[in-house]
Amino acid sequence: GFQDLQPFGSSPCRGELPGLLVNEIGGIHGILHGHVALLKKHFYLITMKEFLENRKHMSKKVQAIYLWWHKPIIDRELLQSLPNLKVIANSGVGMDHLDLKLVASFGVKMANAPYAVSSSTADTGMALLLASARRLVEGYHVAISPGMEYCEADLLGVEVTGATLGIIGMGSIGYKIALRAKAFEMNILYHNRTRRKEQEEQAVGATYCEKIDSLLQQADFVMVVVSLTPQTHKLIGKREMELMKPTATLINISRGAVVDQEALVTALQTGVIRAAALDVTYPEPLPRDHTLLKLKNVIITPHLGIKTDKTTYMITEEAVENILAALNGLPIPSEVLPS
Ligand SMILES: O=C(O)C(=O)CO
Repeated sequence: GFQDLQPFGSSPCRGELPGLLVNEIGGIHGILHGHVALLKKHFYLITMKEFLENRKHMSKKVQAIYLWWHKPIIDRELLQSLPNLKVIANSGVGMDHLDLKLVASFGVKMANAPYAVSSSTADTGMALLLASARRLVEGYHVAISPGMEYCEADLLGVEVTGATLGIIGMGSIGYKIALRAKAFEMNILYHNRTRRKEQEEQAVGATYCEKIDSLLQQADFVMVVVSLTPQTHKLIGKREMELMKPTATLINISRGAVVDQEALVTALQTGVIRAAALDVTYPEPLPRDHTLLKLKNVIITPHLGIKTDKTTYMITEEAVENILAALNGLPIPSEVLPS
């Protein structure tokens, strides 16, 4: 379009582009510099700092918000101060940090980014599964300990090939995990609110378990991939861990609060389950003295599920697509409705 013909990004009619509020550019909670050109092509970017410095002028300009790592925080006060806000796009799939009903009550649409995140998050799930099965982190510590004889290191792991994987939550990420697990010759069970089509099940060789309990009893690896909602809060608690095999490993790449963390600590300390690999905890980060950080049979990563250069860029592309659809009154490809 017309914007593409403008040399060097900042076009003369920049002010006429719809205003997009972002927390900041760069920094811990800021959108990445590499994404700015794409955003500026379609929007007039307003950072929270600029907004707060010139609230009266800026508040009318904002038509959309792009949330990056849950920032800016969306509360009633912010929503009330943005009369022209139409849509909030989230830089990820999980929407548990947003009060969906509150946002919807302002007539503001919401979107997430399920397509962009699915491959890299599935990769993270498999990476944690493999690392835990084969004790890679413990092995790394042996390798960097001076003078440690390799044969003295007791690093017998568990076999992945032929093992049973239970996937809880068969959305776009869960399905990509199944695809990957198939290549590792795993037996795949899954539980989901709605059963997948038969062809989809067959394509990855996955068997549906209507009851989570039967999945838990059979699986050697349990991978948690559901979104956090009131229904999934502490879905995996003491009872569920006790149903699991003592040789089983729990992998969580969804949200920390889907697993009862106190129960998990006990289960890991008392051999109720073999090990856990967690990309998510509560809180994040865990306090330095948290027991989970001291157990040998736990791997923890700092919520890096989506963190690749390609995926983060695709997230911004998906957000742009969703926002433009909303501003043009078209169906929003990844609209999220309050339940
Ligand atoms: O996509 C998500 O929900 C993530 O956790 C990444 O931020």
